Amino acid sequence: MEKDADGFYTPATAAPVEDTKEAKETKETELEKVADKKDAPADDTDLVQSTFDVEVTLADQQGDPNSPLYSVKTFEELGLNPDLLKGVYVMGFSKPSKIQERALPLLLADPPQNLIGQSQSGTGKTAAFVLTMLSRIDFTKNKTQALCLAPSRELARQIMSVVVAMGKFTPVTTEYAIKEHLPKGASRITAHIVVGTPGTMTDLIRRKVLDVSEVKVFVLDEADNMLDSDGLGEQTLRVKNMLPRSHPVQIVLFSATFPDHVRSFANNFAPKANKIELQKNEISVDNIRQFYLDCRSEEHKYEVLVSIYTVLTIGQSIIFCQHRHTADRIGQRMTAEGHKVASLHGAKDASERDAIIDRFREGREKVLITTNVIARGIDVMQVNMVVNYDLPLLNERDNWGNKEDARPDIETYIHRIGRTGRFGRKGISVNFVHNKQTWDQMQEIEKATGKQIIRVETDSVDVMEETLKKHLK
Ligand SMILES: Nc1ncnc2c1ncn2[C@@H]1O[C@H](COP(=O)(O)OP(=O)(O)OP(=O)(O)O)[C@@H](O)[C@H]1O
Repeated sequence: MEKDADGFYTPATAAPVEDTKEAKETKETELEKVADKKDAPADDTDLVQSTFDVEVTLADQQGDPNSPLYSVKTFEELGLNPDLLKGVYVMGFSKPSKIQERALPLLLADPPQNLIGQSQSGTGKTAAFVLTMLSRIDFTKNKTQALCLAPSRELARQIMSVVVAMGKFTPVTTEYAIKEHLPKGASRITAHIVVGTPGTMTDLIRRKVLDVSEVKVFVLDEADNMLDSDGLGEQTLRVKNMLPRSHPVQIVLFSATFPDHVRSFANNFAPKANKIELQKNEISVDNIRQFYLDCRSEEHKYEVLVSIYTVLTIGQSIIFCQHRHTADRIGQRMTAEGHKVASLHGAKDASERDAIIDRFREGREKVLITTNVIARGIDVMQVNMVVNYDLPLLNERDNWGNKEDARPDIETYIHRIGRTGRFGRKGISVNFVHNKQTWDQMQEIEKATGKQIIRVETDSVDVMEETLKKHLK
């Protein structure tokens, strides 16, 4: 198995499964998390502790038929093999979520069928596709049988940690297809499951390091992004075109969003797929409260951000900027002024990126300043606040190639705010607006998502802090 998977479900410290009592297992897993964090600095204790409280509300939500976490079934009833059931319980999952309950029977049916699945951020899509991959592997063969693509190395590493944790009681072997991971000159991958990003995956298949002749399952996480021609569409299609034609390959697409312009492409990519889709008005979860801070200028945005630093560190927070240089600039400035923050974006070295996101997962960094690189999929339970320092924008260009007044990128907004409020937890998102253009953009986001964005006064730091804090607890 991979050694450098993030390790936040470290198999070595997992408690044995003795019975299936929900309460016991939930507690066991929380204890694992505590055990995993034993080396963390003392100020992390609150973060770990708070997950105990949250589990209580979780049980309530899983019993509410209107919640995306609700299910009438148990994992036993979903047709998983006993080794995978053990993996699921060791992770502390006592009941499936709605998407898991609905998707798993379709995904595990024989003969295999394609699936396009949509469900709000943080509702458990990863487990649905990871269990599918693990269920379809023939462990007697040392051949790659499942591929999974994600838009960033951070997300690929996170998915791998779920594969490793859920497959703990199976002999599964895994390998990454991400930049600067394989030792130079590595000539052959035979791991059952390969998780990575599309460019590196294409490269490994082309160079025949990765033999895909026995691949049976092909998963795209964040599928709308992976298929979008403005995004990673071309590279993803290349991978698909290299898959075997001698036997059917089950294609599984998941995302919280499927905007109209990628829908027909998704249907062609995964022909005759079963579909699980939400109503448009259910697209974001209700447990994330949204706010905006009315700033006077770019400089005022920075001052306001600094003035709410205490709120940013109550739990953990992610601050999204439109550009890498903004993330660097505000990161450096805040650090110089004595605040502890980390910044992460695509221009940093692979090893530095890994180290930063790992520190953030461990709670050693509480404030992460970043770009859209981690807008999707990243799952850090203690993140209770997302700041849109810059609103997400579509990079629209006019016929002459000049940038026009950019329109808001609604899908990215939904994914960004979904970094908080994971699996029913409480979270807040805060948008910074500073002129007519950003105000209009925010109005468009409010209209498109159908959820109110509440104004917070910026004249008084006390009022700002009090308002935000009230919704964090
Ligand atoms: N049945 C379950 N019971 C308890 N916790 C669960 C269950 N399923 C998933 N989780 C937890 O919920 C969190 C969110 O799950 P996951 O990351 O799969 O969400 P997602 O739907 O893929 O979100 P996104 O759209 O942001 O990628 C994870 O921490 C995961 O461990």
